[in-house]
Amino acid sequence: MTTYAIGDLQGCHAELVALLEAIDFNPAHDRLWLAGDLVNRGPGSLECLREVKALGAAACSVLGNHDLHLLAVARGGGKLKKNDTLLPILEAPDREALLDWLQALPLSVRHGDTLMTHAGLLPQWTLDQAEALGAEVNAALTGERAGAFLKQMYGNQPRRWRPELEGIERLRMITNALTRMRFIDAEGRLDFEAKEGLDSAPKGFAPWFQFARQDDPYLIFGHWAALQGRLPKAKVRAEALDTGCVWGGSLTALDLETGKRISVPSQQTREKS
Ligand SMILES: Nc1ncnc2c1ncn2[C@@H]1O[C@H](COP(=O)(O)OP(=O)(O)OP(=O)(O)OP(=O)(O)OC[C@H]2O[C@@H](n3cnc4c(N)ncnc43)[C@H](O)[C@@H]2O)[C@@H](O)[C@H]1O
Repeated sequence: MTTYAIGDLQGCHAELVALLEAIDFNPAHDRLWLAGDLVNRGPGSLECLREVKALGAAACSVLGNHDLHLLAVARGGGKLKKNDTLLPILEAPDREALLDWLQALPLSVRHGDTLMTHAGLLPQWTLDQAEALGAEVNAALTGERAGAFLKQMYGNQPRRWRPELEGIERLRMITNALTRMRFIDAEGRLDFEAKEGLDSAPKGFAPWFQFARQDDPYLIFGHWAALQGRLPKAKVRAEALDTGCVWGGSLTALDLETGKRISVPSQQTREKS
């Protein structure tokens, strides 16, 4: 059995099919970890959702910010944005089953000291904390008041984690840290403006993986295409798996046992913004 972790699909279905072929993926024996953002910007978001859902127990995925955006549009009164490619999902006959499945996905997947989240791990959080906090958001998404949570989920406040946070502020902070984080300051304050390469860091901020931790986990994440799979000056053991397929880069699978990476080229012609 081989376990592969794959970065952001963002609707790149043809590339997913090609990658599964390239790694000779067999759902009877092998396992897939998907780092979230299954949907949006690319042309095959509906097909990606159907494909991953159909893999059943052979695949586990975490929620990314674009997946949450889809849920907010479908079930929280959110509005589609200009570059969204989510309409085929919203109009699909199997939309409710796909959305139910998506909404129940966790914000982290863990095996021993290996943790996968969409955006990474705040230096202030242990693995146990990140799992427990992610489970709070999962409970909000699967509970009776999920629609109310999705309506209030958007926003950039609060920017810094405090254990005493409560209610929607707490849930929004956890959601943002696990699905939107890139640059942070020494106190763990999140920046939401910069999303290009490392030279776009705001003054006083650095990538979350350049801050030292007390423990030594192995972190798998996606979200940050401009890293191109690299982690300069990292002070943590981590794997950046969003290799920008939707931006014309590649889709990458990491063999979690050997550390070997296998990539297929993007079939998208999208311009970088
Ligand atoms: N709680 C919450 N509060 C608020 N909003 C929430 C929310 N939860 C969900 N959302 C939602 O999140 C959604 C996404 O927010 P956005 O801000 O639109 O998306 P993002 O994930 O931050 O950026 P993007 O998808 O462009 O990232 P990527 O790294 O691929 O690309 C980034 C840039 O990198 C560039 N890039 C890609 N490859 C590159 C390369 N090789 N080299 C250099 N640059 C590259 C691209 O040109 C691009 O400009 C929104 O729709 C929002 O509604």
